[in-house]
Formats: sequence, structure tokens, C-alpha cells
Amino acid sequence: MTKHYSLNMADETKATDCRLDCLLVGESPVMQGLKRLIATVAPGHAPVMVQGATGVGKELVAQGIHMMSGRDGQMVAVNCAAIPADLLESELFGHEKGAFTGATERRIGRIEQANGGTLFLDEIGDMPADLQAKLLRALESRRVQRVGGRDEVEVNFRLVTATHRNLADHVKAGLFREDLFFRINVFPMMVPDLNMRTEDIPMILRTMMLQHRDRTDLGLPEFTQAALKALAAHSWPGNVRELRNVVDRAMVLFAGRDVTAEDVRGVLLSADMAAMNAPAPACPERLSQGPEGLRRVLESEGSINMRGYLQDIEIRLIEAALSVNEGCVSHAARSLKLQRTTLIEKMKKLSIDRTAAAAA
Ligand SMILES: Nc1ncnc2c1ncn2[C@@H]1O[C@H](COP(=O)(O)OP(=O)(O)OP(=O)(O)O)[C@@H](O)[C@H]1O
Repeated sequence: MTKHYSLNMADETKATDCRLDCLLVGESPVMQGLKRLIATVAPGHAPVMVQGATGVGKELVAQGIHMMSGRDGQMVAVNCAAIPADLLESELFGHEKGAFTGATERRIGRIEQANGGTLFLDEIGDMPADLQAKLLRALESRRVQRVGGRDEVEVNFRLVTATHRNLADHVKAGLFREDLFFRINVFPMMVPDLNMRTEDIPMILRTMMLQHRDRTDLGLPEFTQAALKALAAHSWPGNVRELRNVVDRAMVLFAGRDVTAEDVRGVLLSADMAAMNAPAPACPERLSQGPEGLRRVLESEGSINMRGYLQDIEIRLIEAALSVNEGCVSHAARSLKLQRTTLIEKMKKLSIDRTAAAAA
């Protein structure tokens, strides 16, 4: 199993740089540990491999390493999965004029552009086998040969790679060269999923909103405590990128307004964007007034977002059942006359946290 380096939390001598705090927002113990590791490793030359799921902030970590490295050159980023395999070689290594049809000019490759700086190869696991061999040679000789060129050019760059794959498994499956894997995996760094550091959500949310405050004259959205709890209970499959989407939606839909837990679950986290156009649901209490009350709501508001109402009622019933049954899912299911598995599925879908609901 790959060992991920971590530093002792009590190591006060490795205080993180405030520039890193502005770049990589979050003060959870895991993020503090990661930032201390970046600050320690950055000034050296050893390759770093950043691992983590999609949207966790791997590219930001690479930027942090470059920023703290003290290198004069630029950071050059290449996404190996985004460039067609037959173009990747010339993108990375450059080409001489006339090297192939269409090569009308000499082109300096991304590796040469990173000279004196940092080369960030994102999705390194998607690099074709022949290029893996060529990259290994370049890393070992510190020289590159442009496509169609005869001479080699000396280069001095710091390599940072990133992958969302388990590259060790890729090596075992014969899909990634073992020698290259060991060459680039000197400092593995793992960026944790957002749901492992939910205490960072309010701070990231606030920072992102402040970054875009000029987008609205109406003021920033105000997330209530319950709304923050609903965000913390979400599973965040898209990690911080998904949180950025939530902020973008909130800035448009809730500028200068309070954002409630219902807004978070029903609108901001809803994959169904149609729900965003529906009128905001009124309190479900008003729906319990009987047919006359319902008619009044319809008359005064013109329409009712039925799905939103029903979902609100479902959430409230489940939260109440969990609260009454002190968080015991089996007992809560029985009191709602549901199968335990059905209740668990609903809780997942509606982002209801058992412990939070029990404590409410
Ligand atoms: N700790 C953080 N603080 C502030 N913003 C963050 C943080 N982590 C990630 N982001 C933001 O989330 C988005 C995704 O981050 P990034 O592109 O670095 O993720 P990634 O892991 O490289 O994604 P992918 O796997 O898709 O390449 C970006 O908009 C980035 O600015």
C-alpha cells in the first residue's frame, strides 16, 4: 500500500504560510497537515504525486507547491486526458519545423516552457505507454528531444503529477510503467474528499462568495445554521468543484436573502435544475390546513411546487422520526411504516444526517 506522508500536528515549527491559506482554504486538521506538508516539500526538487478524487483541489495543491518552491519560472499545466494521444507528444516535447505534415513552425513544448519552474501533469494515468517511456528518459537525463529534432535540449523543471486513479493498481494491471511510477511517486500527497472535512465548508463557501461579490448589487446570500448543517450532511461526490457550483447558484438565486436548509436541499443541491424555476415552497404547515387552506394557498400564490412540498414533508417526517427514536434508523423506519432499507435510501437521497436529526 502506498504510504502517504503526513506531519505531526503538534509540529509548530512548520507553520503554514498565509499565502497557502488564501489559496487552499480550510483549517480542518487534514488540510492543516496537507498545507504543512506542501510547505516542507515545496523547496526541494523531488517529484510530487497528488492523489484524490475529482474536484478535491489537486491542481490547487500543485499551484501551492509551485508558489512555495521559490522557483523563478512559471507553472505549466498539461491535462494528459484532455489532449488526443497523437498530439500529446508534440504538446509536451515540442517539434521542429517540418517534423510532420502541418508542422510549419518550430514549436517549443510544454516541458521546455516549464524550464526553471514547475511542470504539472494532470491525469498522468492516462498518458500513453510510448510517452511514458519518453517522459522517464527526460526525467532521468534532464534533457528533451523535440519531435523531428536531432539535438537534445537541457531542461530543469520540478515535476508535479496528479491522478484520480489508483496508479499502483494501474501498474499491477500493466497499464502504467512501474519504473516511471517509482520515479514520479517520491512524495505522494493525498487530498481528502470534501465529506471528510465538512468543517471547512462554511469557510470555503464564504471565501468563494466574497471572491464574486461584485457579481451582485443585492448583497451576499446568508446561509442559516440549518442550511450549513444541510450542506455538511451532503455526500459531495463532486467535492469542492460541486461546492463552487452551489455558490454560483446561490449568488444568483439568493442574492441578499437568507438561504434555508430547504433551499439547500430542494434548490441548491438539486440535480433537477427545473426545480430552480419553480416558486419557492411555502411552509408545509399551511398545506395541513385542509382543502380550503390549500385553495387559499393556490389562489394567493398562483401555483404550488408540489414536488418541493412533498419533499419538505418527507424530510420533516423522517427527521422527526429519527429525533423521537434517538437516531435509531430501524426504530424510525418502523414508526414511519417503512422498510429500513427504504428509509436509508431516502435519507441518502435527501441528505439527512442521522446524528444531526437525532440531536435536533
Ligand atoms: N481548499 C480549497 N479552497 C478553495 N477553493 C478550492 C479548494 N479546493 C478546490 N477548490 C476549487 O474547486 C475547484 C476544483 O479544484 P481543482 O481543479 O484544483 O480540483 P482537481 O482535484 O484538480 O479536479 P480534477 O480531478 O477534476 O482535475 C476549483 O475551482 C478550485 O479553485
